[in-house]
Amino acid sequence: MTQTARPFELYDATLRDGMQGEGMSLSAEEKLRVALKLDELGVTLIEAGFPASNPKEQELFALLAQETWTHSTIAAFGMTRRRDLRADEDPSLRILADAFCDVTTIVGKTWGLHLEKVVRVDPAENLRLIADSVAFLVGEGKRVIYDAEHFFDAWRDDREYAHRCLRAAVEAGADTLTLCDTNGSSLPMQIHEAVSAVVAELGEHARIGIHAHDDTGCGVANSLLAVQAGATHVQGTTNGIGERTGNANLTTITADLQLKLGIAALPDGHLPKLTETAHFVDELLNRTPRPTQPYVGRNAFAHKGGLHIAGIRADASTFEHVDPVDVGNQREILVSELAGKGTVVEKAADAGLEVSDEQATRIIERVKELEHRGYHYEAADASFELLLRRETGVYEPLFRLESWRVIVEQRAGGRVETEATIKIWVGDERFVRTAEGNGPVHALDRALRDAIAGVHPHLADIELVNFKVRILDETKGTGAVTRVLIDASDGQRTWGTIGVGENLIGASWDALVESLAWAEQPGRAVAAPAPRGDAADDDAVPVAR
Ligand SMILES: CC(=O)SCCNC(=O)CCNC(=O)[C@H](O)C(C)(C)COP(=O)(O)OP(=O)(O)OC[C@H]1O[C@@H](n2cnc3c(N)ncnc32)[C@H](O)[C@@H]1OP(=O)(O)O
Ligand SMILES: CC(=O)C(=O)O
Repeated sequence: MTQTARPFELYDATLRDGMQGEGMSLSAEEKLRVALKLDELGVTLIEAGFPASNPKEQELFALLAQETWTHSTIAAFGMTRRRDLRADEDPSLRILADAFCDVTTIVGKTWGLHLEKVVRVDPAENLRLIADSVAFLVGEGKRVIYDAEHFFDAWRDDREYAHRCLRAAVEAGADTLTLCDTNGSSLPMQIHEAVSAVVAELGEHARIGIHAHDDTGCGVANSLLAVQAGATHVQGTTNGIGERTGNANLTTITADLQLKLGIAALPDGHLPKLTETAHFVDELLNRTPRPTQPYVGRNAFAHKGGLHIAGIRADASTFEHVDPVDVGNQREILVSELAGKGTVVEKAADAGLEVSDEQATRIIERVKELEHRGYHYEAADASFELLLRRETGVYEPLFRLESWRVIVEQRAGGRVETEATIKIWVGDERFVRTAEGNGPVHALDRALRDAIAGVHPHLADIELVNFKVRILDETKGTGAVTRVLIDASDGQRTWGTIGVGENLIGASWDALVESLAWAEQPGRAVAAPAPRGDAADDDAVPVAR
């Protein structure tokens, strides 16, 4: 069969090669959840693990065997037989043969350096290692994918021998030859040249695949060039996790194949599951999804420059290379000192508010002035909405402030006590409340909520989930301006507010009041997007409340 006649295969190696990345670890149950999610996305093959490696992998294979797979086929991974064992005696090949899955992938050496230094066999013996191992698994009824480790180094070192390794695998019955850029050393043109040569020589007899790593930052490009050269099987990992700098990012490759090269890599209609799948894997690994990740990052369709936003409003394709909906992502308009009137109009519409041209001009001038003083609305959408409301006359304050006071007292024995007193008015009624807390913001929050709980019972459901402080001009020491960002949540939505001032507690109070006020504004049509905390993360200093 020719390469082009073969249906395209996406091979997700997150659960095996992805786990070789520093800090990556999942329990067997978590791996099962990832596999089920990848099946839902519709990747062709899922490399579930190396069952001969450890008991956890074996437990995983027992779990996988009990599931029904709709779109994906599970592959078990292993390596060629040990040099001093027959294939049918090699315990790790036996485990592969006995695994429930019909597909096995085995890795074998191709590069002289490895033969001499790692496996310590001569080139002829290595060919026997490859042939015996493939033939054994084929004899056990498996489809065998042969991963030619360090293929591109071998190709540069000794082309003839690299080809002989591949031929040994094909002649023994391997169905797919994956050319691996194991140490990620190759560049796109080198990949293209080598893959083209292999496709020309062996493409009639086996499917040709690519397995790239990202050590030169070319993992995705290398995979795409291999496809252009005739590969129809692409290996990679979700979000590009993996050994060293990671594997080729299969999330990006999938979208590139579908949207740029017109290759149906996923079942019809499944591409919009891409963002959700990528985030699911990150969350399970306890990683913050990378905001700048192509297609699925939360910044992938975020627009900040006023001129860009004006372009987007005129026609989204001016600044969006694909429709975010196609990959399950969404557009975001960021408010900042770089914005123009169009940004204000767009954000107001999101919040169900109307602004006139004159109001939009005034609002954007105000934003620029406030950002100059240290505000950062990109990270505080809820505060921006309140600014819009104030400027358009539809802001409803929760109360009128008479005063607040915080006392921090160091007690004998080392304990620091904080007590806050607030005096506020709601209509004609005056409330005076005092509360203790484990820090000034906590105490103020408790006193404020206690005062207005009767009028605003929903505030009881709101939690402050994140509190970040950044000193904006460190050279001024204690006289510096402080920026406080608070994220609040009612369990369904999360919103961000900001306070800026020379006094840390004053800035915190402003952000706190905005958190509560945003939640109680009437007639909000659309919930504000989650806060864009990433921008402030780098310098965030955790502060005990
Ligand atoms: C390119 C890749 O990503 S391949 C996959 C890499 N992944 C992993 O290594 C994760 C799982 N690995 C493991 O659990 C272990 O390394 C095991 C179980 C596979 C092997 O463990 P050990 O037997 O203790 O060996 P070790 O890890 O030190 O590897 C070196 C041995 O493997 C042999 N070996 C390495 N590659 C191959 C191969 N492709 N075929 C046959 N033997 C091989 C070497 O000859 C050496 O054997 P020796 O100790 O008899 O000289
Ligand atoms: C097989 C594999 O993971 C590699 O060669 O990188």
